Amino acid sequence: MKVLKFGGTSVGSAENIKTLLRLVGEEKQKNSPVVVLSAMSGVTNLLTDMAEMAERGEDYDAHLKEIEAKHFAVIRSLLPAAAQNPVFTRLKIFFNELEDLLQAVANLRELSLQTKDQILSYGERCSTFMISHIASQNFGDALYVNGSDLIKTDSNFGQAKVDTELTEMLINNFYQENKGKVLFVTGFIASNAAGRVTTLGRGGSDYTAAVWGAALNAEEIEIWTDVNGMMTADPRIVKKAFSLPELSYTEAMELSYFGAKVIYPPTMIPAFMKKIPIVIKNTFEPDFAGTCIKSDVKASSLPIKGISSIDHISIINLTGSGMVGKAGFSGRLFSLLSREQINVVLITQSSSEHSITFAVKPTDASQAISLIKKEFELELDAKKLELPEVENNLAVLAIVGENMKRTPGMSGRLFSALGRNGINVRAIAQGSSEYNISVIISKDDLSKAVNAVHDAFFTDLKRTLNVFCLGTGNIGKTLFNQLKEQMPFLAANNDLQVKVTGISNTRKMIFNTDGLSLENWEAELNTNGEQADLAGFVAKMKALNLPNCVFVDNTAAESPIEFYQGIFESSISVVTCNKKGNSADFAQYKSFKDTARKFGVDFYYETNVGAGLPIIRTLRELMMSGDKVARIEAILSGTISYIFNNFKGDAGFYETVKEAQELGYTEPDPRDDLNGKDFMRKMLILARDAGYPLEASDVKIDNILPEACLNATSVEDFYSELQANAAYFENLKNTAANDGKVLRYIGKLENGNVEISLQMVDDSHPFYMLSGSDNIISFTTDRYKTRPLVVKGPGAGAEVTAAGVFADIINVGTLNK
Ligand SMILES: NC(=O)C1=CN([C@@H]2O[C@H](COP(=O)(O)OP(=O)(O)OC[C@H]3O[C@@H](n4cnc5c(N)ncnc54)[C@H](O)[C@@H]3O)[C@@H](O)[C@H]2O)C=CC1
Ligand SMILES: N[C@@H](CC=O)C(=O)O
Ligand code: NA
Repeated sequence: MKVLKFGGTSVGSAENIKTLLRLVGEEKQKNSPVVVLSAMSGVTNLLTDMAEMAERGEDYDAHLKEIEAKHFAVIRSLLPAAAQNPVFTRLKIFFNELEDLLQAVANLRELSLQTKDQILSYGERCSTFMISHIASQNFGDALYVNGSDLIKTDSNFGQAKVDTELTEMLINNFYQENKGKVLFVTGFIASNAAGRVTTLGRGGSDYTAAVWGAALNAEEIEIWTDVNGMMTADPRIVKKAFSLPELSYTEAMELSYFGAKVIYPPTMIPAFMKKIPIVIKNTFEPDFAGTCIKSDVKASSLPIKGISSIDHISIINLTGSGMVGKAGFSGRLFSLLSREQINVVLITQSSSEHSITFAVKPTDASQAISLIKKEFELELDAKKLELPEVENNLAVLAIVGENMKRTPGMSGRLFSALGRNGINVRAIAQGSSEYNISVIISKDDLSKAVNAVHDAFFTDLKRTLNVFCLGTGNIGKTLFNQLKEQMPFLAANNDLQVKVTGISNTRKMIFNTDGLSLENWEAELNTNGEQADLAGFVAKMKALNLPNCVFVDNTAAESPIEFYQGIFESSISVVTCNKKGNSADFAQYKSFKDTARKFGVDFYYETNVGAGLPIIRTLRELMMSGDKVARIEAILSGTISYIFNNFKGDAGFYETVKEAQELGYTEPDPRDDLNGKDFMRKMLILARDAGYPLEASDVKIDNILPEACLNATSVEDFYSELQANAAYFENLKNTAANDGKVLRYIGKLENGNVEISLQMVDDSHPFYMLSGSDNIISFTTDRYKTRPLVVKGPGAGAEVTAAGVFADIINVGTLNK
């Protein structure tokens, strides 16, 4: 025999009640169940409000009408006209009694807990009577049971304690007398020895179900609710949360302790004591298996079962020498709080015993403080105890699961996920059962924390990266195309979900925490975007406080650079193809690196040198493994490489530069390529990464342009000057060609000196054979002494650059995680 309990939403409308009756009918085919019902959704709140309104002398009539209407609508819709009368009559009697009670409260202006329980009882009585009657029309043998007669409690109105022995006897007798009938039992309500109605407190209907289940040794207790069982986290916070098929009683207790509203832990104790399985099912998806809570759970591969949280908590810190070695101190403290019904959510104590921190509901904090001041007056006067301090606006996050027991690395994983996301932990507690590790953090960080921790533990799910992109030009656009193409591959092979959460260019910016569409981001940005504002973009990115964020700078502007520092300090990684950050002051370059390291985030800029070619990471790996760079020789301007590889025969210099620009090799301002500045930036970045604290002014640059071109004040002027100086470039070309040589613009780093020079090289030179926008770099190091390590390939162009940015983003998402 099963006990089926249906909550407020499951009895909340005619439609849902039909489903309920179908489910009960199906169960009846096997064995007549006991069905425990809650009040219709919203009714208990209305009754509470009405009681309080009556106490204040306010008019509660509208509420009463609302409750009536809710029930009557169901009766009209689910019963044939001829069968409606007895239900209307009975409900009207209930409502008259209720009105009399409310009138009495209004007259006396006094609402005792006892009267309140009596008032609240009408919620369950109305819903249960009505539904049992509809059921008897459907399948007969349905009996309305006022459960308050059978569950006997003490007189602690509002939260009465059950007299188990007497209750079990009464339930058993009643059940025997009514065998074969489907019993529809009011949840939540009980009565004391004198027969006065009491209520069972929060989650009371679940408790009723557990009490009945335990009394009758039911084979199972099914809790029918409006969600798919217990989930790995609150699905309103974590979109990826999923339902757990099985949980042990302890896990369910721990999970629901902090938050999971699905069931309220104490209600399970009677079932727990008798090892009766509790199955949580969804009335709106009855075929879904739900969650089974039982004692013999199968071994699970999940490292933890879930993450629970409470988003409002305060902590109280007590410090002082008076606590050290005083055996009775915490006993006195916590029995004081318990006596005054202050629920202590979590406790930590330093091993020096010099301080105790405990968490309470914010509404209990000030009472707790005054109680402590009173209780420990002597210690406070004698300065053996400091005045207690309260911290508000905090939240608790707890990871729960029996698999944590004796598994090293669990807390490491938790804290590194929190640390990487810049979440400060205020207090920590681990139960010695090792089923639960709880941390107290700022309330503002809770959503980010739960998501980051969920990602860190449920690694079979896709890890989400929230990407904020600045720049929608040549590189930015191409990156979006590549991301769009590769999304399915990433999801399948890297378990990575890349969400472009924000986009800005100089005109517009737009955000979407579900991820912007990469199909039509441009139209979206132009039509729905707001006016761009760089500071606003960065501020919004920080304020969203999402986990695993990456800021991507695909601009050539200086303005974004000043935000990098603050972005790192907000624990957000930076990926940039913009060379201006790393090639400004050395102090700033150093500070970026130090800050990123300090905050445990990544700073990737592979495309600063040689576009997507693996140059920066090659150098980084050489340096990290202790190698020393003796010399670097390189061609690192894709534009100039292209020009020198194509400026031959009849090709004109001006036309070749134009081509390079059209092919997307040049900087937004091509003068930066031709005047050597772009190359200088790359050499400077390499030198710095190789350990030389150089400034831009330390790099010697051979100029390849005539004075007039260098002095051009606009790109247009610049191109005119290139045309006007055609003869100069022809001469350069011919001089080289006449000697059987080619022009090469080559950078060199040696002994901490950097220079970039124009050279004419013959076919004996390793840099002779290049084509297209090729870059080439050769590293001579302690380990690559006789033959250098060489990287060569296309070093400019939108595809290869965007690919490099893409790879950096993926590395943030996957490396060392
Ligand atoms: N073209 C190539 O082969 C390579 C380019 N790069 C770098 O890529 C970067 C981007 O180059 P392109 O895409 O060609 O430039 P682009 O001029 O086509 O696009 C720049 C984008 O940045 C946006 N932008 C500029 N300032 C902004 C601000 N303050 N706030 C928001 N958005 C802003 C612009 O609106 C535009 O959408 C440059 O830093 C360049 O050095 C790096 C390696 C290779
Ligand atoms: N404009 C640059 C592009 C890569 O950084 C170049 O020509 O090399
Ligand atoms: Na590179």
